Amino acid sequence: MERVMGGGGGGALQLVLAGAGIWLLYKMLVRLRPGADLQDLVVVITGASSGLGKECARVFHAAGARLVLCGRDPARLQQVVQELRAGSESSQRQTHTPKTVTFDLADAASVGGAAEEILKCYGQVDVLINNAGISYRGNILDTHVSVQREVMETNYFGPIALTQALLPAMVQRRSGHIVVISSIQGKISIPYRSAYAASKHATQAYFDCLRAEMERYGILVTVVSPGYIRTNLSVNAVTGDGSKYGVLDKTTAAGRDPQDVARAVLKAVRHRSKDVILAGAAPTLAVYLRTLWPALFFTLMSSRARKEQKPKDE
Ligand SMILES: NC(=O)C1=CN([C@@H]2O[C@H](COP(=O)(O)OP(=O)(O)OC[C@H]3O[C@@H](n4cnc5c(N)ncnc54)[C@H](OP(=O)(O)O)[C@@H]3O)[C@@H](O)[C@H]2O)C=CC1
Ligand SMILES: CCCCCCCCCCCCCCCC(=O)OCC(=O)COP(=O)(O)O
Repeated sequence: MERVMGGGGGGALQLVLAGAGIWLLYKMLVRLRPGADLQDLVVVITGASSGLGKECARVFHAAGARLVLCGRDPARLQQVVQELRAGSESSQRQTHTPKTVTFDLADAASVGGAAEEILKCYGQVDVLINNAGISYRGNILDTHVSVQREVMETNYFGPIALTQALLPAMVQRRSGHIVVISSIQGKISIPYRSAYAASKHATQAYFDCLRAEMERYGILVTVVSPGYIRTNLSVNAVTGDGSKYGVLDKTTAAGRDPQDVARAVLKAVRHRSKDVILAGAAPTLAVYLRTLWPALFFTLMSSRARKEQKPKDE
């Protein structure tokens, strides 16, 4: 009896190993696939005036997409358009001069009109990349609730309002792809980032719901969660009293090259990925630790909070 069971166990192990091998082979083949062609697709990018958004504009433009670039400053958007046009000659693809739409995501009243303007550019949207965002630095005790709202308006309510305004046209065509640039902080919360982490957690939750609801219409949803990227995010971050932080943090300066992250976003679109973490080993492990051993994760975060900063009254 024992031998029979032992034999069964060995068989099960072989089955598991074979399964793992097939899965790994499948993953490798998926990676090798060139993925969907982006030539002539209409790609809308928010926050395209700088950082990751600008690099996304570069890689999607080079891939032949018809771009609609969004931001708050028309002059900075035009500057990006000029840079892309200047670089077009070296492209092996047929490229298109990007169009621009200027609006403030934190201004709820302007988002509907902006969506109409975006749709008028090419009559359709194939890919919406919700990239624009701001970060925050501060402890909760010294943070005005108005700042919590401001970050939520820009990072959550603005992008979901834009998404919902563009969705009906996608549903009608039974086609479309919504991408959102969240953050590792959409999956774990670290001290002194309450407003930012909350907005990114809300983002993750909303777009996970959207993915499930849109599948029947053939609309794809990709949530991208990067770790630190070398951009002006920390410089542009807002503090507890609403003033600008204005500092390039060491973590940001040592972050990934935004062009590499933009290439990974393009790959995620081509491969129709659902949820992508683009971070190093420690943040990625931290995401799993938060779920598998929350008590340890919370202890680590409390110790980090004590080391990093103290509220004003201590
Ligand atoms: N840098 C990092 O370490 C990481 C960044 N991310 C995410 O990447 C995304 C891009 O940020 P990143 O490039 O790093 O930072 P940047 O500060 O360089 O870029 C932010 C962009 O968002 C736009 N933006 C900000 N507020 C608004 C608003 N109210 N309305 C419209 N547009 C707005 C800005 O445009 P303008 O000011 O011209 O209007 C700018 O183009 C963000 O969602 C961020 O959370 C995620 C993980 C790590
Ligand atoms: C068993 C081993 C477990 C190892 C886990 C150790 C825990 C390490 C904690 C790591 C925390 C990583 C935080 C990463 C934060 C991040 O990458 O955020 C990306 C951003 O959005 C950056 O925005 P910010 O404004 O904060 O610069």
